[in-house]
Amino acid sequence: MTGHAIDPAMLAKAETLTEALPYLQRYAGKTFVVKYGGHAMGDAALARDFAADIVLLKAVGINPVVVHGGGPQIGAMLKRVGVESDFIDGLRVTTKETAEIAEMVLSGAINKELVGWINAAGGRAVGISGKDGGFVKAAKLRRTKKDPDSNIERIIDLGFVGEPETVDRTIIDTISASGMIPVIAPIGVGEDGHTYNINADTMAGAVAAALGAARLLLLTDVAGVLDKSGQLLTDLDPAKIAALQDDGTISGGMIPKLETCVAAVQAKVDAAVILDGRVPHAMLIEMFTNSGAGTLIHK
Ligand SMILES: Nc1ncnc2c1ncn2[C@@H]1O[C@H](COP(=O)(O)OP(=O)(O)O)[C@@H](O)[C@H]1O
Ligand SMILES: CC(=O)N[C@@H](CCC(=O)OP(=O)(O)O)C(=O)O
Repeated sequence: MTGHAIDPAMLAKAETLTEALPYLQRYAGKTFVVKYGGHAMGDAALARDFAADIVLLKAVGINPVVVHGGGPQIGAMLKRVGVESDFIDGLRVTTKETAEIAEMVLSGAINKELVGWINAAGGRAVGISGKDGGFVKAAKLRRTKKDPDSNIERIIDLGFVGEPETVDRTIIDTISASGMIPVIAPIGVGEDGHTYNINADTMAGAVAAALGAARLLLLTDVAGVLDKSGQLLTDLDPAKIAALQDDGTISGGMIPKLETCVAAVQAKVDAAVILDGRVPHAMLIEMFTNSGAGTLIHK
């Protein structure tokens, strides 16, 4: 007896699904915190793919929690209203006025746009910031930096830049348990009543730690962490990351990103991955195929 001729393209599709099976089984019921960076958000087709991937995760029994950035979009709005802003080691120096604009762009425009994309893809997204239900209590970020000439640690004042001090998971659990997808803007409120601008990677790491997430996925605009010659580093641990920081291989936005990954894996998060958000369906390739993508960070 001879078998039917099978279209190789159809067979490849079926093989992709069977390749995904062990991953689907491993991840069912687990929480994945996905940070969608402002740079990766620029392209509408990519945003649509991202939203569809998030809905797919929810549909196969994974619990996705989205945290978004919006640095370039805040920058564009500040420019429009004629407000200057600087970055120190990847963090925006934030005056009271900058914090107001950051909140407007993050909690208003971007959060609702992403909620809209996910809902259009068939999901039910609920947009919140750290202020909703008071779920993120922020504190002013205390940062010091060694002066290379004198070797003295100096205090860096970033203004209203916050770090999550406590994350109450109740509101996230309530949204997730009712079949909806939380979409979180990185804004928090302090005991002092001030609004704090929180780096989105830092926020995602704090949320992932509070939830004991299986994975923290950070989607950005590079292939992953690159070495000095531009080659992708596929596997890092805290010791290797400290060395990359000391020899200046990582700079700018990659600094808070990797600090977040280290803090997350040292908390209860199994692993963190830095992924190229410019690649369509990067998340699915990383999670459900044998190839993986980007840089994996583990303990
Ligand atoms: N070693 C490195 N490997 C990759 N990217 C790096 C490295 N060092 C610095 N970067 C910078 O970090 C950027 C990613 O951080 P960021 O701009 O904050 O992205 P996002 O908006 O996605 O959070 C890259 O575009 C790159 O310019
Ligand atoms: C303190 C700080 O730097 N906050 C960030 C918040 C947005 C962000 O982190 O967005 P991306 O992930 O797109 O970079 C900012 O003001 O740009």
